[in-house]
Amino acid sequence: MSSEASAVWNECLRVIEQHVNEQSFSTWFKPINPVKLEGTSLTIQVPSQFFYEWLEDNYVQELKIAIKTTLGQSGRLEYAVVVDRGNSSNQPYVVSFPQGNSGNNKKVQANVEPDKTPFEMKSLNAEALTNSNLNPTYTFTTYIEGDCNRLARSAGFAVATKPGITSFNPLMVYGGVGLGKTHLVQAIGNEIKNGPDNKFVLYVSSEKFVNQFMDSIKDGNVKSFTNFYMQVDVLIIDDIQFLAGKDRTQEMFFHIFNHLHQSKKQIIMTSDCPPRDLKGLEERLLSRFKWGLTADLQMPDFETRVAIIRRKMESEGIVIPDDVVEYLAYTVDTNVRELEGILISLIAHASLNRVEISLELGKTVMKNIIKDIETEVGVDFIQKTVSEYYGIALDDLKAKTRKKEIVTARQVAMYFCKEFTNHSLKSIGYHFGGRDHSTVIHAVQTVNDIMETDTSFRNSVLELKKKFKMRSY
Ligand SMILES: Nc1ncnc2c1ncn2[C@@H]1O[C@H](COP(=O)(O)OP(=O)(O)OP(=O)(O)O)[C@@H](O)[C@H]1O
Repeated sequence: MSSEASAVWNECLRVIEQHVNEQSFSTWFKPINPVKLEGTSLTIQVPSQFFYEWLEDNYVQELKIAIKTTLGQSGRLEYAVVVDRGNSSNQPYVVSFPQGNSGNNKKVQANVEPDKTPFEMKSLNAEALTNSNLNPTYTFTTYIEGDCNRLARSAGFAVATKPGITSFNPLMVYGGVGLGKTHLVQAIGNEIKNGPDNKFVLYVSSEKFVNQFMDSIKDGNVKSFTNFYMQVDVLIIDDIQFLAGKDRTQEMFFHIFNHLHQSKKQIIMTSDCPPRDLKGLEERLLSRFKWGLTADLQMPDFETRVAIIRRKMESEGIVIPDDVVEYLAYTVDTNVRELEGILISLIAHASLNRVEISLELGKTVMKNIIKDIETEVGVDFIQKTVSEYYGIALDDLKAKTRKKEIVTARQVAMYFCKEFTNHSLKSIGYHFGGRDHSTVIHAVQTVNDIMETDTSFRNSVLELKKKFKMRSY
């Protein structure tokens, strides 16, 4: 970083500070690094593509004023974006591109790192980056590990280390929408591709595979289609359920599969359900899918969701208060894509409205996004949460059952109703199968007593308490 560039940028910051609020200033301007000054052209480095787009969409005027005030009318600004390749062994590299509206319109290629190939923003898509169709940001480093994905991830890692020669061939990863199947299988692909053996890794969606096959029939070059696929060392085929009912493509895939498998080439597949539930796929294909390893992905638990959010923030170069991160992780328990989407909406909302990212804002954004979200802790919510937590039926919680584990769960639920709702003791008792207020007093007392002597019980109550607290902010 040149000292001239620093001095100019510091001056710009002084101007910008007068035009934006404190939170926006620290979120969007502090992370910027001045890189170089050439004449009246200042190059600044921003942490991510997203960050760049945000500045251009929301702070063009502020940047323009700052640069013209500091460098005069001919002053111009260029950006360099650090592309996060998600792999600690690869240094981030810098892509430069001309500014949008914040300076004048003359196109200039900033040459921040001459040894790296600069490319235009528009070409930042997976296909343009690599012949393997792999997205370089999908790596093991960026893939957060948790109980939800441990088996699949470690099998994937084993495959990446010895493609084709472990017993995990084929490797089939399945799971619901947006749970990280594509990310994981591409991480395997990237690991192999960046390894020493110069393997030909190919990622293809099943949809694309079908279309390519159809085109090859139309164009009379099925042979070259087949030959091409038979040459790969590692074939990653996403969303295999898409082949259902497409008999000719399945037939072709069957031959390619056999050839690759016999040649000890690695095959990796994803699907939205386990092989046994794949309808419309030929039996002989399904039986081959079972030769290797089938591993599922589940929805990440709370801690893993927090780690995923933090990782995403890091890659976007954005800081969000801890309570907001926890709130998001608690409330969004559908899938990871949705979690990421809500995070981005939150950042967008804060930026567009020039307000701080706070818990209050988080709740507003969530309310708009998820219609049926329950933001208050009521008796129903407590009963549902406690019964799920202890794995007992909701009806039992409200019934007269005297089984010990049910009694304890019921007492815990009453304890929380007393703590988090405005219901009277009588009303709480009423919601638990018409018990009277003394039963509720006894429940609260019992929970307090057991918590003092039984650590694991205490921990479970505290864990539940955290859930309710997040909702009742
Ligand atoms: N364990 C994880 N760590 C980090 N990011 C994750 C993780 N799991 C999912 N993601 C992120 O969530 C988003 C959705 O993941 P991905 O596209 O891989 O899901 P998918 O299961 O392939 O979805 P679909 O069913 O729609 O094909 C991606 O941005 C991905 O990076």
